[in-house]
Amino acid sequence: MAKEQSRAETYVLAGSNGHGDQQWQTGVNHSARPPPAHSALTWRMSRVASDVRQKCAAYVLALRPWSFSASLTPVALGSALAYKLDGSVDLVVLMVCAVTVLVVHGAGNLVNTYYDFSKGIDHKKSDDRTLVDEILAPQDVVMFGALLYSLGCLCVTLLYFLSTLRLEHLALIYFGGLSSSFLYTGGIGLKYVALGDVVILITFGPLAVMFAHAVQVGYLSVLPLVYAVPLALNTEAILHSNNTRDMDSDKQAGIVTLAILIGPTLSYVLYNLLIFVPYVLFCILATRYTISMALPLLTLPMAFPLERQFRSRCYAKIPQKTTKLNLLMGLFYVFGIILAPPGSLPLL
Ligand SMILES: CC(C)=CCC/C(C)=C/CC/C(C)=C/CC/C(C)=C/COP(=O)(O)OP(=O)(O)O
Ligand SMILES: Cc1cc(O)c2ccccc2c1O
Repeated sequence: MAKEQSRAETYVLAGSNGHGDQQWQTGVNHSARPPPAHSALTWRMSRVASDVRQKCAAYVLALRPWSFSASLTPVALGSALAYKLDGSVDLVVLMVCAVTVLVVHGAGNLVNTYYDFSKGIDHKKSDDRTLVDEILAPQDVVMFGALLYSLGCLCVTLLYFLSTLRLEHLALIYFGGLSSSFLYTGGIGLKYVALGDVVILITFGPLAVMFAHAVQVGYLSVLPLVYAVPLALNTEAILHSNNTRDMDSDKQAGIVTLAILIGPTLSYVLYNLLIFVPYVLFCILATRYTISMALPLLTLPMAFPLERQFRSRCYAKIPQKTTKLNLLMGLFYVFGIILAPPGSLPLL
């Protein structure tokens, strides 16, 4: 009964949003009993509308959209490399490719939510509390994940018709990405046996960049693999900082991550390598080939405070801040490639 009452209260408050119904804006629970006559229908409709809104918001949150830049920058990079080679990009192919990668990434995040919850890894203080706080039911997450994987398959079928890439090559990269996104926490659960970092390094780097490049140019090449390196290292820094922050709770849950294996001191060394090696590569590219490759160096002022925070073991906000750095560094890298004079960069 108390539960019914608080549910009714939620509906009353949510129903007042945007409906301009003054009677419902007081925040007072007029009980689950609807008001008389004409407003009964309005009340019912606003209840349904607010239910739908809340559910949609819960689904969007479960995807953890803050992390999507990590899969969009490799798509931009692969397409920029194709642009440098061919002098043009197919915008429709670019859009469908971006949706495919986003959808597979989102599905991977949902699989991660489901398995981390079933294995008791996520808790009240976790980043991802979709299931812990009962915002969605496990079955909702499973269904949504299946829906996204199906949507991904639909998108890749569309790409088959839009691109000249051979079916076996398209399937190889796509199903490589799809299996990685599932196996990260599903099946063998690569994340739980300290292999999560390798999965992230490969999928968010060479694999996604190669996918975006191949669907544009119509063939596989080593070029995107080489150019993916700085971005992949920086993206792995997001996961590594996440795993360093969660080291104690992960240990308690009985899983093994690279951060747990190497401990806090070496984790700090590794984080620095992941953050600063890309800048060394940009310096080499800028001095030996073309100055536009110095553009990502503009993000260095964001990197130094992260190093300091990691050193003082204030991990709480580092993953989100590293994600911001990753987005900006990735965008500057892409602009640097687009602005490079023809023939000035290796292999391009
Ligand atoms: C090439 C194609 C077609 C697709 C590639 C698409 C991508 C990038 C897929 C990667 C999917 C993947 C591995 C998702 C997992 C994402 C991830 C790192 C989740 C976070 O895991 P936790 O380490 O548990 O972090 P939390 O503690 O925040 O839950
Ligand atoms: C949710 C989540 C969390 C992360 O720490 C990620 C790190 C790298 C790439 C993707 C990530 C992600 O999707």
